[in-house]
Amino acid sequence: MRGRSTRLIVALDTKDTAQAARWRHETMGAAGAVKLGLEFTYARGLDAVREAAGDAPLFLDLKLHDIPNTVASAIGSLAALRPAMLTIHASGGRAMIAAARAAVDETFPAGARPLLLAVTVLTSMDAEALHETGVEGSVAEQVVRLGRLAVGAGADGLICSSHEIAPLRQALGEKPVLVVPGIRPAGSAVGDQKRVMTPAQARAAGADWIVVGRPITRAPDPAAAARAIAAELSA
Ligand SMILES: O=c1ccn([C@@H]2O[C@H](COP(=O)(O)O)[C@@H](O)[C@H]2O)c(=O)[nH]1
Repeated sequence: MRGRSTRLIVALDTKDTAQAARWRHETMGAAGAVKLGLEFTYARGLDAVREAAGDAPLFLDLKLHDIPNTVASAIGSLAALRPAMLTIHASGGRAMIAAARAAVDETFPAGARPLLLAVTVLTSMDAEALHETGVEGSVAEQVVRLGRLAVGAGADGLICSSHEIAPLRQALGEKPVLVVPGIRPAGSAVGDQKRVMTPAQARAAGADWIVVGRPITRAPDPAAAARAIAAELSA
């Protein structure tokens, strides 16, 4: 295990601003950041994102994927949200990632720049799903290929599953921030995720952050579920 701590991001996946704020209130402390993404943002809009996140560090997971000019312009519209992290898709290609990098640097003052994170292969995809998109080779090979491209074009870090942390570290070293969804505490429902590990396994693999949604937000007591995961990360 690397000498870095693994912190928890809670995914506030809901369309309801009050519910999102309640989950944030219940879980911050155990968690180091909250995630708001497509479900909430399409339902409530950008103004509500800041309201739901409150004072918590915001992982804004909009997974931008479009031509470079459009992605750069979209990032320019996010200044007021003061995100700590934001996401693009690595498969958008080098020019798109570089345009996103430039837009982050222009939009946000030094010291308040969000980490630019590139999604490699969604954690809901297994080898068969990846091959259906026309990609040959293993999931890990594709994650490393996209990871190299994204970091080379200016991304600060990557979204990957716990299974690809070791090959990514071997290829890219310790600097890129690795943010890892597809986390399932032992005994919890896997749902649509395919490449999963427990919080303790993700920590042992060397994740910088884990992203956990339904195992917390659908638990009878979200605060207790978040505390249990935080305890697993620091055990
Ligand atoms: O590859 C990815 C990229 C993003 N996510 C997001 O993480 C959370 C996971 O939620 P769970 O309920 O714990 O499955 C969700 O908001 C996704 O949009 C991901 O799962 N995989």
